[in-house]
Amino acid sequence: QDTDLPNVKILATGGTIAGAASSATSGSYSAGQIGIQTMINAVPGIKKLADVSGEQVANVGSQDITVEIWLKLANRINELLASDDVDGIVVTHGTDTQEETAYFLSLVVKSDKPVVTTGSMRSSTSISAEGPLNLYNAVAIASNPEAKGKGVMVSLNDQIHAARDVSKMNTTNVNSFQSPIKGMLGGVFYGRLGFFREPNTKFGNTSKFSITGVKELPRVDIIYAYADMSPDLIDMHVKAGAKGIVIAGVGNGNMTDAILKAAKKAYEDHGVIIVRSTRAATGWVLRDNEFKDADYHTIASGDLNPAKARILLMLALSKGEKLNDMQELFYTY
Ligand SMILES: NC(=O)C[C@H](N)C(=O)O
Repeated sequence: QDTDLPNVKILATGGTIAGAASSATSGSYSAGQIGIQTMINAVPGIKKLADVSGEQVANVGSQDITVEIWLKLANRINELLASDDVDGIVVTHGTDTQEETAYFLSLVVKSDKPVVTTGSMRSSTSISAEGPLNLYNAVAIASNPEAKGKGVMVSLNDQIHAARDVSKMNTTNVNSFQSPIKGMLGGVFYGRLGFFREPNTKFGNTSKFSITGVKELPRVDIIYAYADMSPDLIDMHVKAGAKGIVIAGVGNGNMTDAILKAAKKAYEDHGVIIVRSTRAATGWVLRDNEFKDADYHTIASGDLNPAKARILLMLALSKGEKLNDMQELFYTY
């Protein structure tokens, strides 16, 4: 232990960064195979950046991340960051749902110490595996005082992104993570880093959401919109127990007239809140675009993609937020 170095805890959850294959040149592999200590040992120089230690929270492909794992992870981070002995946190995570976990954490972690999620697109046994450098950079960010107060960050491929803004934009490229609307927060190059802008939504200590005592979250489903979609889809989700529904709408959060009418009915008859997001890769969904949202009790997601809008809606419903306050939430969180 080097007491002069910052103290960084690495919480591992699995993903391709912990994945392994029988061949270094095959795209087939299994995610979540190797443990955190093996991952740390594979990063040259990591111990010069910080006093690092690892903890295994889960070991799954991030397609299998659950609300239960989110709560466990967030509670552990809050516990660790409350201690003077921990200066920053790195979370290793699969890339498929990394933006969801990062956004969830950004809303419920009650500290301004740095929290950085990272992962990789190539498994640990792949030729040119990029996981070790991503982990090295993530530890460098988490131990840098400049990274304080930036909310939860996502770092892969030499870039630093704000949890709210980032999306996985490509299925296989190492340059998959991008913040298409607002751009990246900063850059990192072999551990040297700089920030270009501030994050501009609420998170951490200014967030009104907390998971203290929370054991589960209300069910919120996502419905993908398309031409001539079946008008009974909303009903099916309401009957299955959804308390909120996010529509991955066409264009600027649009959907067929029949779905819109079903949405209105779902709120009036069952109190189910409907949020309009978009299936388009990027862009705002604004209120009152091609119709008046108030006429159908719908909420516009702003620049939150469907998966992130679902997380905000789950937390808002869990806190008992009412329809009237929802639009403000979606524009500010
Ligand atoms: N690149 C990856 O990490 C993909 C993997 N399916 C995961 O999300 O765990």
